[in-house]
Parts: sequence; structure tokens; C-alpha cells
Amino acid sequence: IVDGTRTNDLFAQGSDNETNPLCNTFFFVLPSTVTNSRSECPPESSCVRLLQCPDIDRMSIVRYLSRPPHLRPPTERRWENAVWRRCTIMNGEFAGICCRTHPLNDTGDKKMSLLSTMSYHDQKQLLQRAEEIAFHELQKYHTNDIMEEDSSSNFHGGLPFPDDVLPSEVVLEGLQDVLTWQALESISNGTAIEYLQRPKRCLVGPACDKGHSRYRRFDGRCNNIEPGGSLWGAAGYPMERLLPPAYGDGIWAPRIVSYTGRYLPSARKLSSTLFVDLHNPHAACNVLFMQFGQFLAHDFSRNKAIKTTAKCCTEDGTSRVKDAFPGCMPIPVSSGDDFYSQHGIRCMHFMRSAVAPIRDCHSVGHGRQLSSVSHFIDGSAIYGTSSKQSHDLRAHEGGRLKSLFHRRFHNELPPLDRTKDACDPAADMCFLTGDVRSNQLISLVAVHTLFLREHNRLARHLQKLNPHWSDGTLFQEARRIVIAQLQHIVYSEYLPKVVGPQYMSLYSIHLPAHGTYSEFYNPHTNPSVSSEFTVAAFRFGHSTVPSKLELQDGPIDTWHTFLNPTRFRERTFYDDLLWAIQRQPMQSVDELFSTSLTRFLNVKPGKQHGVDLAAINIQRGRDHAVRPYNDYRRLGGKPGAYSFDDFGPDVGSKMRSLYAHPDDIDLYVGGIMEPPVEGGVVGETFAELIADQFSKFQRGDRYFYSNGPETNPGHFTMPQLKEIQRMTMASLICANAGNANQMHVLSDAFGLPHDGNRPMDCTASEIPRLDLNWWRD
Ligand code: HEM
Ligand SMILES: [Ca+2]
Repeated sequence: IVDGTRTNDLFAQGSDNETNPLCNTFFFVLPSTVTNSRSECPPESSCVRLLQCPDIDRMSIVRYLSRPPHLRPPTERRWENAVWRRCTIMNGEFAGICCRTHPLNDTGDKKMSLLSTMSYHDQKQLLQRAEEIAFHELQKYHTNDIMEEDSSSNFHGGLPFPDDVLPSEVVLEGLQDVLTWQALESISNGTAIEYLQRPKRCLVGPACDKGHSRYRRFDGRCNNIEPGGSLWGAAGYPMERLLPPAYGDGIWAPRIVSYTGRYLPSARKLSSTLFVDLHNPHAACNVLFMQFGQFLAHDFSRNKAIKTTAKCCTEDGTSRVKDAFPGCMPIPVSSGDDFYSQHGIRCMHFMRSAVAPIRDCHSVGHGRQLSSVSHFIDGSAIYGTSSKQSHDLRAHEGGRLKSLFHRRFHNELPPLDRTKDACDPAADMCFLTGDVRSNQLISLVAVHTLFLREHNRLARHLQKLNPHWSDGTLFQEARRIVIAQLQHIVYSEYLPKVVGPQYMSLYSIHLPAHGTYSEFYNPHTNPSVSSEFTVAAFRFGHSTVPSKLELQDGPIDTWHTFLNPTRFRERTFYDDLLWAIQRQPMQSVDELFSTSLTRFLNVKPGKQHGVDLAAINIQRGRDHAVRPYNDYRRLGGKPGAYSFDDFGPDVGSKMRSLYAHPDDIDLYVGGIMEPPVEGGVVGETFAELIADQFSKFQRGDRYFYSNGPETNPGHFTMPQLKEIQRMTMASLICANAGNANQMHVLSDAFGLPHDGNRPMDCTASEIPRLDLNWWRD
């Protein structure tokens, strides 16, 4: 029985007498503010979850744990005994490991010792041949089109601060790199990869002007000013990984076969069999909570398709395109599909995510996907993620953002986006914001509008208080306050509902007491999003989308509101919508998905079907080479699912009909099925991954709003910080209502109404209001 006897598991409690106490790998870094750990760790180390100890060889531990105890080789018992030490967190409730709080000197390039067996001349020749093969491969597909798709780019390889975030040259270079490595692997029968040293092209990043800037950069660069850290979390910078990628060829080919040798089930087959559309309203959280989650997701992550124009399926969807572009990874649809078959669809378009050029100092490369927005929670969905984009969004007057203002709308709306294809062709209105995805869903536009109004409200008020401030100062000061409010709402109201109080404590996520500064910043914490987090864990939100939105004047199929926000021109629509989504429960996080997402996403004009987002999520996981679910269970210190029956008899038997082995289950599939953790909405594996990521967002952000003068060049004065600490989502909504006299709000704006959370009038005295007098010069 795999994992059957749990007493031997590394994370099972129990004492041991090992003497070698530390993660004995080099360069490991720990957050400095870990609390709750018992003092059983040696000096200079602290007790954390395995997930947060990146430089211990986590994969070896996971692999070791994947064997039944009686099959674990004695040679590897060291994982249980010697080189690291168990400890407990939260009064012994959770197991952790002792990790160094400060990195030791890097002991150098791990792989160096392997490199010297081939002469430099031979290496060079081999590499040249591989590069030629990759070049010819790309020529076949007229890759020059990639460049044409984005002619605004001004990136020239070494430019320290490209204005455009992810220029097409970078995408092309990344593709060339992985194809070169694949060619190299094949011409050397897999031997060269280990021995070949490429001229180093380390991703070092720019020097950062001492990092004293009061305002954060739009692209997230230079948040960290330590050598080598200036690109951490920057737009266009690769995502991190919690475990090594599971590529089929170790480089970039997706994993397509099971451990047993059988093919993995098609992502669509999984979705249509497992993810049905049934109503299961959440008992505590409302649709605004769902909506805020999507808005937030767009702040920290956006993968970019390698090529947007290439077709992976034939026009009629009956088959895949032969010799398609190398990034094509279309999803097969079976002839017996319960929905798509009636439309004759056998192939669903899927383009792989762009990968970063391989600038790995260790020279051996595999695909690393990029986020094209800044990874920080920094309002990039409001302000854009490059200085050029933010320049275009600004009114250049009074520090305001451009907006559409008309008495008929009761207040401001975002400016119009007249780009072709930005919305459904049937839409009369389409809005421009800092993120291209903002028109996706009508309630997402409401959240964008809320933050736009807040920015302009603050800018106007600040101008009254400080008439001498320039447009630039007003803009940046309002932006600084908006980002602070956003972060405050995320950490005080949103996140605790996602992962529950236990995981907040387990990952030491907290806010400072009212009226005090925090010192969360740890320059060794890399805040970049991980692939596991963005392609799986934080997509939990897709399961919370309701099939119908209960608008003021009646329910409407959710997909009918995709890419068409025209109704915002109705006088009270914004106010009504924001109130409606507070009253309506979101759907629970489970295997139930609305057909709005699994059948009708991106319906093209004249068509009766769209694409399946749940299948895309699974396919995206394979594209990013995220490992199977059980590996992350073990990484989180939990036993893997050793039988399909662990998912219950009904789901279990469906799973058995699809997967050959429980160790094949995709992370998204297994994670979404777990019952919620106490006080949270997601299961324990997603809670672990999400809590880990948000702790990194907090500790890896020098500008985190509550950080004091010691670290944060953009810190608030204490009275200003106190004001921000009083703010809530409810107060933000009320401050920006079209008609505050008639607007209602719940004090816990992400929770459903109940006796302790009754609707309040926006004029009620209990609703805090930001006193901007503290910003008077
Ligand atoms: C009706 C509502 C929503 C729609 C139509 C939608 C649609 C999409 C689409 C089309 C993608 C790109 C899929 C891909 O190609 O890989 C995506 C990605 C994503 N979604 Fe949603 N989504 C919705 C709600 C949400 C919610 C509520 C959350 C979280 C609480 C969320 C989190 C994410 C995340 C984290 C990604 C990955 C972003 C990236 O790195 O590109 N989404 N969504
Ligand atoms: Ca961001």
C-alpha cells in the first residue's frame, strides 16, 4: 500500500536524535518573521513547512515518500534521519523542518563538476548543430510572424529596462532555446545535456539606483535591490517552481504518459466526466468574493501564449492541424463527448505558454514560463505593468486616470477601449484598464471601476489639500494609497477566507497590530509566483463561478455577460450590481463547474459553443509541467492518495475509469476535489500552496504597505498607516457608490448576509472613512 502505513512518514510526529540539524543544502533562505515555532531548532534556523525550504532537495523527499515504507531504500533513510531535522509548528499541531534563517555562501555551481569531460571545441560544435536544427525548425513555421504580432516592442536583448513588458523577441528567444536543448538532447542521445556548458547567460538583472525610490516601478523591477534579486517578481520574469518540472523529455515536451506507460486521459475527457454543472452554493462567501479573486489573480499573473495567431485545430474543429506550430498542444475531444460532439468538435485549440530564454547559470535548461504582469500585489491591473502602459492610462491632469464621466452613469467609468476584438462584437461599450482581461465578466468590470473611482477620488481630494502638488505627485500618491488599501483588504479580509485561520498561522501570515509598523521584508524571499500556484491552486476560483448572475432585474446566464459590459451605461447599474453580488452566494470549491465555463467560454459569433476552461486548466498544468497531485500532497506533508477510493465511491470510480494510477492525477483535478479546510474555501493542498505564495508576496515586497521606514522607502507616516488599517472593502465600496444614500453594503463585504452581517446603509456611521487630512503637506 503506497503511503499506507503513515507512522513512518516524514511528517508524522515523533522524536529523533539526529545531530546534523540543518537543511544541508546551500543557499536556503527563510522568512525572518516565523512565529509559532517551538524553540527546538538550532540557532540561525527556524521551523517552517517543507514547502518553504526551497534549497533542501524537496523532490528527493517527495520521491522517497512516494514509496511504501517497506520499500524505502535504507540508503535514503537519510531523508528521515540525518540531514535535516523535524520540528513542529503551532504547538505541535503541524510538522515542519528546521531551516536556516540566513543563506550561507553559495557553494558554487552544482553542475560544474559534470561539465569538464568534453572539450570546449566539441561542446561548441555540438551546440552549433543543435542551434541550426532549432533555427530550421522555426523557419518552417514562419516565426517572423511572432514579431509582427507585437510591433510596438523595443527590446534589444541587453537593454536594462525594456519599456514594453514581454516583447516578442524574448518569446522567440525562449522558444529557440528550448528547441535547441531538445535538438541537443536528440543528437547526443541524451548525453550532451549533462556535460555541455553553454556560455553563461545568467539572468542577473539591472543595477537598481540604490533603491531609494519612494514609488514602486510599474514592472516590479528593483523592488529587491540585492545583487541578482532586482528582477524577482518583475513582469516578464519567469515563474518559480515548488518542485522540478515533469516534462516528458526533461526539457519542454509535455508529459503525456502515465507511470504505467499508458497515455494520460485527455483534459476534456477528465473535465466532462468529473466536472459537472450542479448548483452547490457556498454557505458563507458571496459572488463579490469570487469576483475580487479574479481581479487579484490578474494583478499577479498572466501567462502569454507563444503565438496568438497560429491555429492548432482545423477551422471546423474536426481535427488538429498537421505540422502545426511547435507551441500547439490542442486538447483531443472524443466522438462521444456529451456536448462538443453535437457540434462536430474533435479538437480544442490550445497554445502553450511562452517560456523565458534560458539564462540559467547552471547551463542545463528546461522551459520556464513567464508572467507578463508584475508578480507583486501592486495594482498592476489598475495601472498597467509598464511605464508606457500607465502613461497611456493617465489623464495627465490632477493625478487622475482617464475615465468616462457622464451624469447618466452617476459617476465615473473606465475609458472606452476601441481596440478591435477587445470585447464581443455585439458589445456597444468596452473598457480600457491596466489589464487586458478586465471585460471578461461584467462583475469584473465593476471591481475595476471601483478601484478607478477610488484612485480619482483620492487624487481630487489630495489636490484640494495640496494644490501645489504636480500631476505626477498626485498620481503617485493616490496610487500608493490605492495599492496599500488593496493589500490591506487582501490580507485582512480576503485571504483568511480562502485558506482559513490555521493556514494563515502555519505560514505566519499576519498584519501588524493597529498603529504599528511591520518589518516583514526579507531580501532573500523571492516573491515570484510559482507555476503550481497560478496554473492550479489559485484557479480554484473557476469552480466558484455561478451559472447565473442574480442581477437586480433578474438572473442572467453568466456567459451572456462575458466580454460585454454595455449595461454599465444604465444609470444605477454599477450600484445595483455591486449590491447584487454581495447578496448572491458564490459556488463552493469542488468538482462542480458551470457550463458557462466548460462549454461557453469565448463563444465566437455565429457559433453555439465555446471552449472548456476546466480542460484548459488541466492542459495548462501539463504545459507548465506541473507534477501530479500526489507529489504536492507529499510536499505538504500529507500522505498521497493511494487509492481512487480516497475521493469517495462515486468520484473514485470515475477517476479509476480515466487514470491508470493515483500517482497520475493532475494537480488541478485532485486539488479541487479536496474538502475545504476549516474556516477556508479550498482544500488542504491548495491551502498550502496559496498560503505559501501569499507569505512570499508579503515578505518579498519591500514596499509592502505596512513596512516601516527601516525597509520601505515608500512607507506611510504612522497616522496615515492607522487610517489605512481602518479601511475595509465595505468602506471602499461606499466611498465610491454612485448614490451613497441609496447604496447598501455588508460590513463583511465578502460574506453573505446573516444576523451578524446585516445590510447597512452606506451613510451609516459604522462604516470607516479614510481621513485624508493626514496627507496634507
Ligand atoms: C467568469 C469568471 C472567470 C473566467 C471567464 C476566467 C477565465 C480565465 C481564462 C480564460 C484564463 C486563461 C486560461 C489559460 O489559457 O490558461 C484564466 C486564468 C486564470 N484564472 Fe480565471 N476566470 C474567471 C474567474 C477566475 C477567478 C474567480 C479566479 C480566482 C479566484 C481566477 C483565477 C485565474 C488564474 C490564477 C489564472 C491564471 C492566470 C495566468 O497566469 O495567466 N479566475 N481564467
Ligand atoms: Ca502585479
